[in-house]
Amino acid sequence: MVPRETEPAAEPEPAVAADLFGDRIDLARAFTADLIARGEPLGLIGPLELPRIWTRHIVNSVLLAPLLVGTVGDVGTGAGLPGVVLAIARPDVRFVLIEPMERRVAWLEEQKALLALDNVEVVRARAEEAPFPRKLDQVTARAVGALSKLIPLTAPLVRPGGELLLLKGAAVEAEAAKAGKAISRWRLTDVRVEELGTGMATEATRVFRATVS
Ligand SMILES: C[S@@+](CC[C@H](N)C(=O)[O-])C[C@H]1O[C@@H](n2cnc3c(N)ncnc32)[C@H](O)[C@@H]1O
Repeated sequence: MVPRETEPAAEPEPAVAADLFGDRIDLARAFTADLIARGEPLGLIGPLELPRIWTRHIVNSVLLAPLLVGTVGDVGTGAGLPGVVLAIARPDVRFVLIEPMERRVAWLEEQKALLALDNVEVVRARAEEAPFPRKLDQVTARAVGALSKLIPLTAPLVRPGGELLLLKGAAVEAEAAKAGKAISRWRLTDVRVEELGTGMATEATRVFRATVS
């Protein structure tokens, strides 16, 4: 019989998490513990993510929190990244989590109830069909696709003068260079890449930020 491989251990909470979540840290801990316990069997995260669950996923997501205002859509929330994490950190902001997969929607609804996130609405839809054309103040997304595909999915949901805040990896500049057509088609202005988390005791992350006219 092939021996069953043991699960890699989950990353312990880094000190920076309490600074970033403030008095909402207990909710962040509860969400992360549930994601560690059930995320893999539910197909939300792979086992290799456990050793970097805080740094790569929870802290990476919450770094966007200071940039948010009004009503924010998160396209392709999946396990709750960044949408649930941001809704924990910013109870003063409304979130619409847009996710097409039934099992993921059930997980998000469960987390909304368990964490008493009154500022969250979960919508089962693809972004292309989401019922908020040009309505949202800002739209976020993480790990949903390259910018050339992601801009046409997200920009139509943003009100004139609102913003795209797309969490991206190290290849963001190359992706942006290939997304010129989408950037002009959707009349994005103030297009820039910002680094978040520099000078903090965590990995910095990058956000593609632009205003939709
Ligand atoms: C790789 S997962 C990333 C999930 C999460 N954002 C994260 O960072 O872990 C991509 C997610 O986008 C969702 N998705 C794919 N196409 C979509 C679309 N057109 N509209 C909305 N969500 C979509 C998938 O169902 C999936 O949950």
